[in-house]
Amino acid sequence: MTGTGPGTPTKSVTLRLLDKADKEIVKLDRAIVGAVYKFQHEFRKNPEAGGFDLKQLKGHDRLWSARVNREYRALLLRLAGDDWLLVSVKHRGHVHRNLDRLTYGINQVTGAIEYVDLQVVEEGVLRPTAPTAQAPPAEPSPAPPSPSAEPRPETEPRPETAPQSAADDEARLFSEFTAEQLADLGVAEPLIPIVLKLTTDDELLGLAEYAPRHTGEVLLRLRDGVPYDQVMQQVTDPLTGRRDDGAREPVDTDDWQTAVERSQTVVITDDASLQSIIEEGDFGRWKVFLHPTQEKLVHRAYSGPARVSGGPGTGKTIVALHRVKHLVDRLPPGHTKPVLLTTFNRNLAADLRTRLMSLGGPETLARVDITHVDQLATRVVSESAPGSGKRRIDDAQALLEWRQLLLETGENRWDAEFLSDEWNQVILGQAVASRSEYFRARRAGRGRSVTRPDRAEIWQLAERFTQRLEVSGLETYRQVAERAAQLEIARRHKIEERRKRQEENAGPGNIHAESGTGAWLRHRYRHIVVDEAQDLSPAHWKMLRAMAPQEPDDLFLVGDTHQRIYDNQVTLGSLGVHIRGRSARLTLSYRTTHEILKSATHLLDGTDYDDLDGGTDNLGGYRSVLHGMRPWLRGAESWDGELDLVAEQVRAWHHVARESVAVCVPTNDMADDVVSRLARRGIVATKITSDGPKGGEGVHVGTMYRFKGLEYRCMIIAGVSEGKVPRSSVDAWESTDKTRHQRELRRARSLLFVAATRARDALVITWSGGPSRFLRPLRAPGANG
Ligand SMILES: Nc1ncnc2c1ncn2[C@@H]1O[C@H](COP(=O)(O)OP(=O)(O)OP(=O)(O)O)[C@@H](O)[C@H]1O
Repeated sequence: MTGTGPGTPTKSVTLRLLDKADKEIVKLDRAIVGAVYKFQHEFRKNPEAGGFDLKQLKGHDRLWSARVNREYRALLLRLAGDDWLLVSVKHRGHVHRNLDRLTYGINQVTGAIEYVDLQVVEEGVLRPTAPTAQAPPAEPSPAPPSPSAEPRPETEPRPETAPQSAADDEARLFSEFTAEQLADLGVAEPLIPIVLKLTTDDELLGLAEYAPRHTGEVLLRLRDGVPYDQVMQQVTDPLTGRRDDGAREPVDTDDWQTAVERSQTVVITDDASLQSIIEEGDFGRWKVFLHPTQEKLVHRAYSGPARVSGGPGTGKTIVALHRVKHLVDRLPPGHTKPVLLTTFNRNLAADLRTRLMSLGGPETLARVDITHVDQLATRVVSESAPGSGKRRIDDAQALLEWRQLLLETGENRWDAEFLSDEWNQVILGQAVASRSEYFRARRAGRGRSVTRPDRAEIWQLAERFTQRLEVSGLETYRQVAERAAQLEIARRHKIEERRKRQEENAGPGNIHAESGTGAWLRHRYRHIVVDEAQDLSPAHWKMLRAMAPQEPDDLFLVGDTHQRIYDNQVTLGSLGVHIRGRSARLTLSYRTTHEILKSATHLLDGTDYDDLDGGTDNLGGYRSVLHGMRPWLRGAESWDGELDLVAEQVRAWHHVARESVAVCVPTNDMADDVVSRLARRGIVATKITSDGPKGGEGVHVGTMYRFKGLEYRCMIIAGVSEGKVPRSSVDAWESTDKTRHQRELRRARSLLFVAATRARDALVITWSGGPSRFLRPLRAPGANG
């Protein structure tokens, strides 16, 4: 030991925290949690201080106990000299009893440091944790089909030995796997005998709560009926290195130093990170414990633009935030903001700011420009032409302007939706500036075909439309984005020219290096990180691409095309954003329970989705380790009756903080109805506006669009009736424009999918009259199992 005696500070002491240790700590009494916080602060200063009474546990070469207060002791693994790992905090009466139950080591497959208190796990198995939200007023639902009852694919290995009797076998959840097979998946070895004895899902959930995270993930996946090979491929392989010949990198189970460096389940504690865990519980964990797959994406060096996709709740935003912090930590000192963090709309940008502040503090925030993408475009345009004084309008308002124009001109060959789309996607989308350019413009994927004379008519209407906006002092956000893109592209050209000139002038023997002119001209940002990438338009991408130099780590995008709710289909490659070879996918949901995920995925009903780059994406491997109640589906005779159902359900969730409960509906009027019905029942509710929840108090109520990026413990999606979801007008496209019809249906599905995946613990879906056709797959017998 390097210490010099009580009270004397030792050389740098590292105190780390093992993932899951916090789970035990936060369950202790608040006063003890406070004492742990103080303990770690003091311990880092000097572990040798007399008050800690640091003692090695009998029979354990690395395990030590230290005094937290009179009653409690911290258990610490000594990794090396003054490198300590906090693994548990226990009542002193429980520390020294039955010491054999404490096991620790380096997992021979994953290389992670693992600590298991067999007694805690066994108690967890006997007293499983209950789902956090109360069940909705019960409608009997069929028992979940046992995954093991389903036939398994051929590829799955069969157990080599059949333990126990046939009757026992049937009852045991993992009877078809051998201990070797489980160990090969990286299941913590000391737990395998217990795992092989588990007979109920509740026992399994109890075990998963305290077992090393990877063990829980593997077991729940197997229990879901995922074939062995797939679990190996999706859950274990990403954590193990592979040599060129395909064999696994061997793990040296005695090399603790390497294990510490490799192990993402171990973090260095500082006051801030421990405090965020202690004070925010599970809500604060994301700041401290990244999943190994998340961690890799955050810290990887990319040779160009990179993209992370993944289903809802898989931590894409968390990865984006950590990535921003990682990039900032690597910046040379300065006062500028070379990192841009952007997203689709204002309230999402506000949320990113709050979360980044909480992750990185003011020092990180000081180097990052956080703004939503239309605001950024507006800024660029205003810089180039200050004081234009135009009012900006969105797609919905632009559509109203088109309707008005058609009404005034008496034009009825084209409908407003078609013209608005043509203007957005083709004319603005391809920066078409003249009639002749429009004659040559590509219209692939636009569905309805148009002849040359049609194009002449449309162009004329488009010109009248722009004049109309001009005269009314209006400008659409799409126009602004397109103009901003052109301005930024022009700026990039100037930067490139200047650089070329400088290089020529700086040639050997040339002393006339350029000075002064245009020295102000630089790329706006060095790094750009984009959240909700699926909803950005081609113009946004062109603008962003031009804003950063084409260098390593320039663009980092996260998004999920299954959640696209604005009509912005893009092929990034064609816009100069080349992500090929730098794409990754997250598959583990931290937000939603397995049961809700399954239903939400059914809502998409096998529809195809793109990968932002001309290929396809899917939710293969998308999973959750959280379990809870199945979503509850319920119909009423009328909207009035449905409002009663909603109020009843909200009341039944009285034990959940009101702000953690939300009601989502298809239209604004319906949102108003819900707010007033809840008010009549004495329940405070607040509407979510474009700036987020107004006032923030009470149950949050809003239209589906407003729920993007949010999350709640309990959610009701009301009004999921045929005619409302999708809107009945959508089917009008079926006969006139099939492509458009498909697009609209896909968008409506995505909207419902986004809403359903905001729920963390409980989801209720209601309708009146007939249920939406999108609910069909959920209502099929056994669909939610
Ligand atoms: N490593 C982690 N540890 C603990 N919690 C996590 C972790 N990663 C994500 N979470 C939690 O999961 C939830 C979802 O994360 P996040 O919002 O980043 O997901 P997302 O993929 O961006 O979701 P969506 O696409 O639905 O907006 C959040 O509550 C977040 O705190």
